[in-house]
Amino acid sequence: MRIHIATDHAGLEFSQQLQQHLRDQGHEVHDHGPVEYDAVDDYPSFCINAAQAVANDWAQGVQSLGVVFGGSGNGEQIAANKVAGVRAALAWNEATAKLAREHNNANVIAIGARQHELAEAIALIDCFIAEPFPGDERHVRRISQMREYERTGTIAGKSVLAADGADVPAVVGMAQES
Ligand SMILES: O=C[C@H](O)[C@H](O)[C@H](O)COP(=O)(O)O
Repeated sequence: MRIHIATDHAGLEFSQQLQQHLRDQGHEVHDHGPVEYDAVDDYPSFCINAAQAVANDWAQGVQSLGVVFGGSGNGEQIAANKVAGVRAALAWNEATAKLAREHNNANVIAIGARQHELAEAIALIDCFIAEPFPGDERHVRRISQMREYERTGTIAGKSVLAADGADVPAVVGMAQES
């Protein structure tokens, strides 16, 4: 399996240990940085570069995976999810690591390096990598809806509750961030 990894200063030690662990298992590991410790470095570029590499692989039919580390994993997940085609999941236990694959076909896992011991973080990532996406119709349908929104900026569905309480179809435009 090809695996793209990125972190910031908060996860650098974890990242280095994880890379060795994954190489020992025979995975093809691509490190997107940082290469050295800098206590004031910023996670977005590292994580977006790793996520973009995953998206590029998938666009070419190679189902690689990504791992992004940070103090909490939150910013890293947010950054990775800015890349079209990426589904980054924050995992904090084995169930969420497995469900990220089983229900969401996540192609990036985000981990909070300050939230786990190294062995626990590695176990979560091993779970994530080992879990297949079974392709259940309902999960495929939901993932397709998000992909459609990503492509078009709109989503059709029952997302607005009418005044009388009945669900009505809605078309929601791309949210504007100020
Ligand atoms: O969501 C962001 C990550 O957890 C970062 O690793 C964290 O914000 C870095 O914190 P600090 O700059 O205080 O080391």
